[in-house]
Amino acid sequence: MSNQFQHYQEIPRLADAHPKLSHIRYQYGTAGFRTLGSVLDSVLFRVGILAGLRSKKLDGKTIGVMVTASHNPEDDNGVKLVDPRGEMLEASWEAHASTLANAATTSDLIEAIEAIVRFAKIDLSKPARVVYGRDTRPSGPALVASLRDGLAAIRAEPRDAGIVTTPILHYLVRTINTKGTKDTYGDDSEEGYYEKLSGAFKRLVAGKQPLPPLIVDCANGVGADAISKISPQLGDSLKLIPHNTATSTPGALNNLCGADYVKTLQKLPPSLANHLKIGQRGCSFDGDADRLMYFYIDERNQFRMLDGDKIAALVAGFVVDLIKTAGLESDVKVGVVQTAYANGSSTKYLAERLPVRCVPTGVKHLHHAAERFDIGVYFEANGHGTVLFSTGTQETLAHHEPSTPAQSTALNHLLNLTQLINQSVGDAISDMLLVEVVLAHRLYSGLEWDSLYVDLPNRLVKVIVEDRHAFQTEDAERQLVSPKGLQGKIDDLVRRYDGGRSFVRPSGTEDVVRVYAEAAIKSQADELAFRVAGLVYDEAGGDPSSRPKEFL
Ligand SMILES: CC(=O)N[C@H]1[C@@H](OP(=O)(O)O)O[C@H](CO)[C@@H](O)[C@@H]1O
Ligand SMILES: [Mg+2]
Repeated sequence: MSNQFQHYQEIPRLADAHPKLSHIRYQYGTAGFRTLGSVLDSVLFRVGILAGLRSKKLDGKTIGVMVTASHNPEDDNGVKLVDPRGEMLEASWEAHASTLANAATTSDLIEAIEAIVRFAKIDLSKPARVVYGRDTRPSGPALVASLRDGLAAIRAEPRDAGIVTTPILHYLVRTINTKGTKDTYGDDSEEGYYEKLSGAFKRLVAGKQPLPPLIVDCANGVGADAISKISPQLGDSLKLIPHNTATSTPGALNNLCGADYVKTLQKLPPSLANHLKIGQRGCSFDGDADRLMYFYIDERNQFRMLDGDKIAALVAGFVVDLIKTAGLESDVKVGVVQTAYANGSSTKYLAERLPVRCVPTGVKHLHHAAERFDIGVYFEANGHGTVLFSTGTQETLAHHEPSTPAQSTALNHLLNLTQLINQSVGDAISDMLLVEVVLAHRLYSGLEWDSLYVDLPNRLVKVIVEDRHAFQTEDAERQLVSPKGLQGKIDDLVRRYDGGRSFVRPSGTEDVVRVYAEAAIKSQADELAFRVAGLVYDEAGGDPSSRPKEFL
């Protein structure tokens, strides 16, 4: 090691204790590193080093590390870095993460570290601080131990947040870094988070008729823990009935429950079947509690899903009305950000009322686009999203002088919303409380909320292809530019379906190509999806003998 590394003599010994598995190539993708928990030991050690370097680069600001694989099966695990404002790791550092993770030997790793230090002009004498947390997966403790070795090797000061939801880890990063400044975001503790959210919630629903109890499917994950901690603070203002709280039952995590199950299968988790009564609201979190799906059972005993698009419509409408009532319509512009997966009906409903932007899949794209609005509402259809208030808007709200009692009330509600909403990342608990606030103000049950617009039937299909990178898109992933000619064939098909829309893109998190289709009736949406899937399969040179039989 070169001279400047004289204080980091432990790196080689500790790196030797966490050797890289030679046959695996790791990639820091949309969701950080994510794969089987059993092959992540070396990755966690190296992420510890990278987090330390990132903190040094940013003058000792605290960096976050979250160990989770979200809605994935229990055997998977993963790790993501969180930047100082509680946002996702800056894109240019994703490549550094992949480089470190793939260094074959200890000496390659040291060379890679030295290269990053040179390239990013990192002053190694700066301090490094890292806060880390994990979800409830059984592989978590060992992976955290490897992470701690990485932090020790780079001499970063560690802070253990324990078992927390992903959004709480983001909250901690932001509160630690803004402590004692004018941008202070709250108390830098888990209790501070629960107090901030429950306090804002209680102020927002004060004087409103309490809503009937809400069933919460915790996906047998860390959300169960969070619900048990926030419930007492909410008291009578909102009664929560937690289900799927078996965080230590092997194999239970995300199994037949949770937000991804509900969205993907458009079904009620079987474990709730005898609990959700007609008309009653329920919601599902994913394994790390950053996604939220709502649902209810209608009069005909049918399951009705209220997904991220419905949440966006509900919340955006409420915020727009408050801005108008507060007399701020000309000062504060509200906008919505979606991806191509947003239901066409939701886009139509929203676009008739306010500006709507479509961006590529992945929270970082939505988040950045939402930052461009004074108030940006973003949700992925799968239930990940939040509302961002720009700094200017927060100042406008703080200084606005209302001229009527109605204006004053609306202004107060807006100020409380800035406290209730997690502005660094999508947050199932914060979003759930936000939805409950709107329902209480609007006097809506699930049915009235659902009636804002009628979802177009849709279908999502995965196609396994030899090389998904051969599929390239433009126009926020709505058009294929490669393979050449395929988009034209898709367009020809789509034209034959009433209300038809379909697009094809490579997944950023799985080795598949995804096909989405919607149409005016369900059988047509399915047919369109399977026809396009067939086109994609054949175009990509799929073996005719193993062509899935549902593909048309
Ligand atoms: C259709 C779909 O739901 N895609 C998901 C999924 O991305 P893919 O790139 O489609 O694999 O995982 C992402 C990370 O969790 C999430 O942001 C996104 O919405
Ligand atoms: Mg998640």
